[in-house]
Amino acid sequence: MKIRDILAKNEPTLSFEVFPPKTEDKYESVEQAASEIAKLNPAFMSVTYGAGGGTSQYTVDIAASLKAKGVTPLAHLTCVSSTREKVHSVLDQLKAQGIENVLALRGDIPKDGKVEHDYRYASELIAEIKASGDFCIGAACYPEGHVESVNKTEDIQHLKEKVEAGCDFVTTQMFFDNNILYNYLYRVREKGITVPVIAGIMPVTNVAQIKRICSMSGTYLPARFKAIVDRFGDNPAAMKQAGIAYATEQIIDLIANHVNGIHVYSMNKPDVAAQIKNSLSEIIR
Ligand SMILES: NC(=O)C1=CN([C@@H]2O[C@H](COP(=O)(O)OP(=O)(O)OC[C@H]3O[C@@H](n4cnc5c(N)ncnc54)[C@H](O)[C@@H]3O)[C@@H](O)[C@H]2O)C=CC1
Ligand SMILES: Nc1nc(=O)c2c([nH]1)NC[C@@H]1CN(c3ccc(C(=O)N[C@@H](CCC(=O)O)C(=O)O)cc3)CN21
Repeated sequence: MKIRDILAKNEPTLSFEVFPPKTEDKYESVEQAASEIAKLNPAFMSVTYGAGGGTSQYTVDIAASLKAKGVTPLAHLTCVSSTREKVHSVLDQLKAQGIENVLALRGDIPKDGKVEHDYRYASELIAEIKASGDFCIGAACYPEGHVESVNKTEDIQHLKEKVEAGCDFVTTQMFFDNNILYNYLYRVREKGITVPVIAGIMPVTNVAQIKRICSMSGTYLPARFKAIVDRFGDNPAAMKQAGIAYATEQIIDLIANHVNGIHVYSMNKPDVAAQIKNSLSEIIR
């Protein structure tokens, strides 16, 4: 099923993200985690794309196995480290597996700085996917502005280019203060961007993760969140419980404010996904 058709129902939806293994020996355990999460019957599940594209086969394989389990897959595809030939080979594989949804990303610049030069921005990839078949295309957006962009106004202009290139919906970078999303939505709509915006929520379950997220994206941490980390950061079980509760509260507030699409960065953790799902059993059906 195409995600745009799922979102068009305008009802609250819960979806989860998994990341593929980096090496073959981890494939079974990732597939197992993904199928546990699939049992929660999410609206769809996204599968990230390994930096550099060396593990693109795993993205396609995990997405195909989710589809076989009856869950709508969303396969990520990044272009900064890819040649045009590689992109088309992945698109052909997705088509062959009947995978209809692609999250078109530029992708993180690899640590060694090695990039290909066929694509510079996600908008270029979106236009090409659009011309290559009947895909439903998603893209990323940044409520706090993307780390590399000059300011939020320019970042929203670039989002508009992605929508004009043909993307059907966007998912947000994680955020820990819902007011940031509400302000962003106001600005995005004011610029005439009308596609559904799915809120990306990261249940933070350990301190190492917070550091990584902040260095990845410079995400603002509200005082309320910092207090939790200060108090529970050195108690892994308590930190996990508090992180799940924080994410769940964020989701309830979002739905109360009519943000219907909720995407959880569940990081291959079925127990985290299940706790969130169960706490929302009367809120998201
Ligand atoms: N895997 C995921 O779900 C997510 C991944 N990301 C990561 O965030 C990073 C950015 O990816 P995308 O958002 O797809 O990239 P993008 O191509 O939309 O934007 C990348 C940067 O380039 C700027 N930009 C875009 N078009 C431009 C133009 N024509 N001229 C000048 N600057 C321009 C943007 O403002 C931004 O700072 C990647 O590292 C991506 O993997 C972010 C959110 C979600
Ligand atoms: N810049 C950026 N790149 C992404 O790939 C990305 C985002 N932002 N934001 C939205 C989601 C969240 N993603 C994430 C978030 C955290 C990790 C992370 O902490 N990775 C660890 C491994 C964690 C584990 O094994 O449990 C790492 O060391 O790579 C990875 C992807 C993928 N997406």
